[in-house]
Amino acid sequence: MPISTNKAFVKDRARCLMSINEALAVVCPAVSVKQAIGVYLFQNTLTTLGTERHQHIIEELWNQQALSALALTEVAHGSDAKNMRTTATYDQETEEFVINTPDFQAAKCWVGNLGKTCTMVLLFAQLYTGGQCFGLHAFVVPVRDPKTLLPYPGLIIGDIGEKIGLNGIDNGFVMFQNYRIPRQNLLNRVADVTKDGDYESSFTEPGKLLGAALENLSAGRVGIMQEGSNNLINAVTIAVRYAALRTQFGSDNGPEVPIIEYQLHQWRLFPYVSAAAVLKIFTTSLTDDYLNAVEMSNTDTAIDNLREMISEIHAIISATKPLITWTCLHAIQECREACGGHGYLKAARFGDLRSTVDPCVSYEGDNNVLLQQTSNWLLRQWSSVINHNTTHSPLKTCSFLTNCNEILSKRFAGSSVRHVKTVAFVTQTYEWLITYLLKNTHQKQSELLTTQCKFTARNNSQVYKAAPLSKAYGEYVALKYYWNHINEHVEADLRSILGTLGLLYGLSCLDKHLVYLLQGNYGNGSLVNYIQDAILELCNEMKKCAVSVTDALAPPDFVINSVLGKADGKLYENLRNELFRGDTCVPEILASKL
Ligand SMILES: Cc1cc2nc3c(=O)[nH]c(=O)nc-3n(C[C@H](O)[C@H](O)[C@H](O)COP(=O)(O)OP(=O)(O)OC[C@H]3O[C@@H](n4cnc5c(N)ncnc54)[C@H](O)[C@@H]3O)c2cc1C
Repeated sequence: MPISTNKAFVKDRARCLMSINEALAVVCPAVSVKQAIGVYLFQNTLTTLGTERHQHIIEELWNQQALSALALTEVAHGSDAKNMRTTATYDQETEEFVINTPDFQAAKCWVGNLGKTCTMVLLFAQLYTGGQCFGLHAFVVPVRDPKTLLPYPGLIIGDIGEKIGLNGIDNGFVMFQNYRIPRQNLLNRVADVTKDGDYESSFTEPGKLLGAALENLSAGRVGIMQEGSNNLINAVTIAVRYAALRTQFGSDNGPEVPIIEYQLHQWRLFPYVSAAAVLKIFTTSLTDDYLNAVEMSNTDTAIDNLREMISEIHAIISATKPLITWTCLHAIQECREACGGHGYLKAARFGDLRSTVDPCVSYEGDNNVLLQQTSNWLLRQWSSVINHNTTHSPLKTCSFLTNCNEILSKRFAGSSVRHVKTVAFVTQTYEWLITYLLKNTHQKQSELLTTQCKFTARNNSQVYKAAPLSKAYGEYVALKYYWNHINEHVEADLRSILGTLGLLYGLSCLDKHLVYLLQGNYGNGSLVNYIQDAILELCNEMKKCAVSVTDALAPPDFVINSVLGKADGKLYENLRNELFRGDTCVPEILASKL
């Protein structure tokens, strides 16, 4: 296992750890989460926010002498990290930080691994020195004796109890009472406190420091996106295999029809199959860009646009972590229903998948809150376009905005379904939609700002404006990466089916935004008809290859682990074996009465 902290290996190490975590997550999610927060996240944070004086802890983690946890959330504050109330006050006499939890509402909670097992936590607390508060900072805090796993005096630690799922993780809470740690336990790469209690930071604004600290969570979000796209593949594989084998009804005295033949069933499942292909390829490509940015930020030479690139990647992840986790969660429910009653069997796997994916929409950044970070970034790009006719988009995910006037003047001019079944149509329509929603969001906020403060104006321009804007941007970016990948890396004979999948995904997503296309006069009722007809045509085209597509995406049976989704096609034989594995004997007491 690579533990080197050499800067040259940052990208390779991160990729290696991500791959291990990704593989583990589809087989045993709780173990993967335990390892991710117990080792990887901590190591990542120590490498990026800590300095040489913290590197020995990484050795301890890899030598299994320590297990860590990340303690950010408090009972009364989660998304609103700035208002967290745990304090770390510098004591110049002893050269220590004294940690305190003012009351129960400030107890750190939901902390994975803390309930029973971790020996140290990465604690986020408000740093005080010389009577002044310098905002949230990260500290390494030993909490348990590694030999006995008993908590140290000065701590109240507990397990938060049974959860809806992921009970393999011991999520815990902790309260600190004048708990002392050495000054050196502050992660001091960007800010430090000297022996004499002077605060020194390379950031002038405390908000930026918090941003740098929390930016480390991006790795976790990318991990969630990888897990989400894999779980989406698992769900659609089970439902498509089942749909191909399950028959219900038939015309008059004709043979029974496999449910995959029903248009309604195709329309329920195939857009999720296409989402699985698009989002898997997107996540893999984005991970490359993310790791390149991580590597660049770890080199000593100045790199043009690096800060802008990191901001853009943050905006992309803030839109697409919600996109993937919500798509996955909704797909699991649809796939469960698509397998009827048998889908409700535990052995069908949908229950486990659902309870694993469910918290992903809340942790590592609540989805609705993350979307606001994307729209804030897009609004900054809009200001830049208005004032300087430029964008800060090195990855070119919104560089089209510099043509905003031309884009907004465009109207759909097609006259048949054929005209919407093209990559150009989907791309141009998304560019119009994003520009339209961005302009509207900016306008709405400007109007509100005449009577409301910035905070209120932002809050009152989310629904129908900023939130759909971020969602549309996330879908557009995912498709952009997908099509780039197909054009650059895929052999010609595969392009046809991948093209169909991309179009079906794009049009199915646009289907949900039709109201804005009509509202902004981009098209009329005919456009709606063309998009709907195109989706049905593409579903019909996909019918003949849906099983092959899911076979190509699917992991081995032991990973999918579903009685309904085995690759051998022996649905009823497998189901019979599963049912007969249970207690099938008639109890003696009943047998005598039969
Ligand atoms: C299984 C699991 C494991 C976890 N592990 C950890 C861990 O290891 N360490 C850790 O520190 N934390 C952990 N958490 C906590 C997690 O990070 C938080 O739940 C998450 O950050 C959201 O915060 P919250 O629960 O306080 O929700 P809140 O921030 O209170 O949000 C509640 C609701 O209000 C909405 N909302 C909030 N602000 C706004 C706004 N401005 N506008 C509109 N709507 C808004 C949100 O969208 C959300 O729906 C874990 C949580 C779970 C479920």
